[in-house]
Amino acid sequence: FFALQVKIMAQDIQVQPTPRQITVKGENMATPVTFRLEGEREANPRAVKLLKTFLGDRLSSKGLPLYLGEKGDRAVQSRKRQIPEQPEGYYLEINPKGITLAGNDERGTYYAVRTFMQLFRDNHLPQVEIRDYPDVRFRGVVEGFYGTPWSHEARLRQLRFYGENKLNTYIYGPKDDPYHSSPNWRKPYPAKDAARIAELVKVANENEVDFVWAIHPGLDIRWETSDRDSLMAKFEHMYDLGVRSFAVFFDDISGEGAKADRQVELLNYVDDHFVRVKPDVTPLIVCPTEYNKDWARPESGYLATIGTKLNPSVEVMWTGDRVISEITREGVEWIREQIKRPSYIWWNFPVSDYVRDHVLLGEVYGNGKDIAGSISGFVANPMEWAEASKLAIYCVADYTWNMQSYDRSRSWHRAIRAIMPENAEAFTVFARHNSDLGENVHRFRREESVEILPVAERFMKGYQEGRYDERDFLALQEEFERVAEAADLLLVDNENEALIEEITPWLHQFKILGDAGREALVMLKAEERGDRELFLRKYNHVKALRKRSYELERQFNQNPYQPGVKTGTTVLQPLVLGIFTEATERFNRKNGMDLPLLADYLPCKLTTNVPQLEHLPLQVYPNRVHLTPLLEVVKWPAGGYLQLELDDLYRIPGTRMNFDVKGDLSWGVMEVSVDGENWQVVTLTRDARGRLNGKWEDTPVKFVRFTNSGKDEQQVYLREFYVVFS
Ligand SMILES: CNC(=O)C[C@@H]1[C@H](O)[C@H](O)[C@@H](CO)N1CCCc1ccc(F)cc1
Repeated sequence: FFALQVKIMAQDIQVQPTPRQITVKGENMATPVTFRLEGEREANPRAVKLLKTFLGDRLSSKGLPLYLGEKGDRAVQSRKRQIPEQPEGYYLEINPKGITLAGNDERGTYYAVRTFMQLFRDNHLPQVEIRDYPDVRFRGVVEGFYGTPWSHEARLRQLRFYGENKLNTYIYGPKDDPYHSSPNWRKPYPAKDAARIAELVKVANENEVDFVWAIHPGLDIRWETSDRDSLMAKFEHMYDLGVRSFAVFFDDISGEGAKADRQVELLNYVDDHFVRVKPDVTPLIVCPTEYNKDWARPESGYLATIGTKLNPSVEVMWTGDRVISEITREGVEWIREQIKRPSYIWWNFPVSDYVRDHVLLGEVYGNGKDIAGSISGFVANPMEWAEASKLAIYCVADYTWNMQSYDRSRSWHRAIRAIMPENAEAFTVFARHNSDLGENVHRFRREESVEILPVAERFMKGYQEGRYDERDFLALQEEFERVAEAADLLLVDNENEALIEEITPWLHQFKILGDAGREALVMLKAEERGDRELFLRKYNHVKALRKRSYELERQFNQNPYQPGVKTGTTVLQPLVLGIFTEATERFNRKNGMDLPLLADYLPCKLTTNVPQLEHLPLQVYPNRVHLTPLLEVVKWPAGGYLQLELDDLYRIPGTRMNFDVKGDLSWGVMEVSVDGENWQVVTLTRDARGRLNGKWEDTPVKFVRFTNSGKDEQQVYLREFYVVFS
């Protein structure tokens, strides 16, 4: 019985991330009023500071002894053999005779304090022994996305969050910071930015987080000593600001900068003459140009060069089998062979810079629990929404510390309670329906609205067949009510104002979705009862809600890639549209009416023989169709074409393409057609920014296409491509 009781008690001990081994040694004990701290002179000063701040006036020379220190320190000498020898491991013991918080190294001691703080209760302490250490050596976040870099305040909040959750790495590498990438990677930061970086380093140290500063020189680096010296000088500048961890990113580049042997020569030079000569700099990290298996070209010998020629101490990053992918045992073992070392995972989730109208608040799942042996690090690339990214980051902290015990749902629920303790219920409703990405160029998808999906499917099927279960109807009604409530509760929540500020556009959209869902269900019942007046009232209300939703789309989160605000796109939005459409069609038939259905705006079909453009989502507006820009180099083969087919004949007052190509564009031809057979060439003019503008004022057309009529493959950046019609 005692063993069972011990087991039960061990489970209800809540420590984040989940410790490796907890042994309950007896009944809970009354929390001592005061503690006598032993070992503060030798122990990790950050751990001492954290503990003393936490205990405050409960410290006294007469209290229960609390022994703090690292393996070898006098204060924890008696427990030396109990301390795990893994990096960042710690031993924690609480019993009526005293408390021991002993780290295998300085960070381990700090983590022992963090765990102690979570065990601490005002009226009791558990009698436990904990032995704990992390599965993955380097754990954390790489701020490596395209789009608005995080603010300074957001970064400070992130670093404290990492300290609380035992994450030890933050890599600074925002793609759109001009001093991280081109054109100013060679230049020192202006004074104000430099001071901010210095402050981030200080706060990172306090939270036992390595602040890694990354440089992205590949877009315009020249393989000469002048640029090598520029890079060394910049690293020296960052070192003077307190940075002790460095990275070089060679991702998303082509041409000269992408050459493996040149990259390796530079990296080894930096490793030999900077990283390894300075006493306190951690191993260099590189993000290779071939950073995923999909792009690895064995014939290029790129990865082989990295594997055989790059100093073994340099960490090599990897996003998995694809740009955006789940990390598997097979995948990490494959890359380990290629680069002759464990890979340092750069996990492209919850990054949303290729689906910017979505927020990704779902569970963290799909990564193997058996990969720890083949990786040296695991950092998540987050959304530009820093606070909203904490949901996934919290789960990554859980997963990377203790993979075997990771439980995706338990972790996600704890993350929500950690981030929104007061409105956890409302935030859970919101997060459940804002987790999938929708159609996207990487074809990476996530589950969404999992609980309500079977009810929605069963109900719609029943409704269409003329017989649905009233309990399903009521369950959907309840769900839409919860959606509307959650939106309003969160809009006025003030426990995490930075988070609410980030997601407010999505909360407004969510409220509209909840209201539209409830009203569509009322329409359904009104149509069944033949209540014309009520039906028409609700029809108009839903139409108004859809229009408001569309206006929100045009007002918030405008960016050149995926402008707008999408919510519940995978289950709830289609459900509302389905109910509305079916009820309106029945109403039209019974009453000889022709109320328009809310079909989405002009459908436009894209066909292409350019592989990278095949699944390109379109942004369709009432009078324009945009191609989703691509952040990467597009290889446009000779004869490669891209064709748009409109749903009717339209005049084309304007088309614009921006391929970011400095050279000549004579290979490109724009044509229009009425029938897809006979084509007329559109004259293209180039404006000052190198963008191609075409206009076709003549007869209305149905097809527009752009072809590489040259004889060579062209490498372009699809920055902008849209067609205006009227
Ligand atoms: C490890 N480095 C990267 O992951 C680079 C980039 C940025 O970090 C970005 O945040 C992320 C996801 O969009 N990556 C995809 C880059 C674009 C891209 C899109 C389509 C492609 F086919 C190729 C690249």
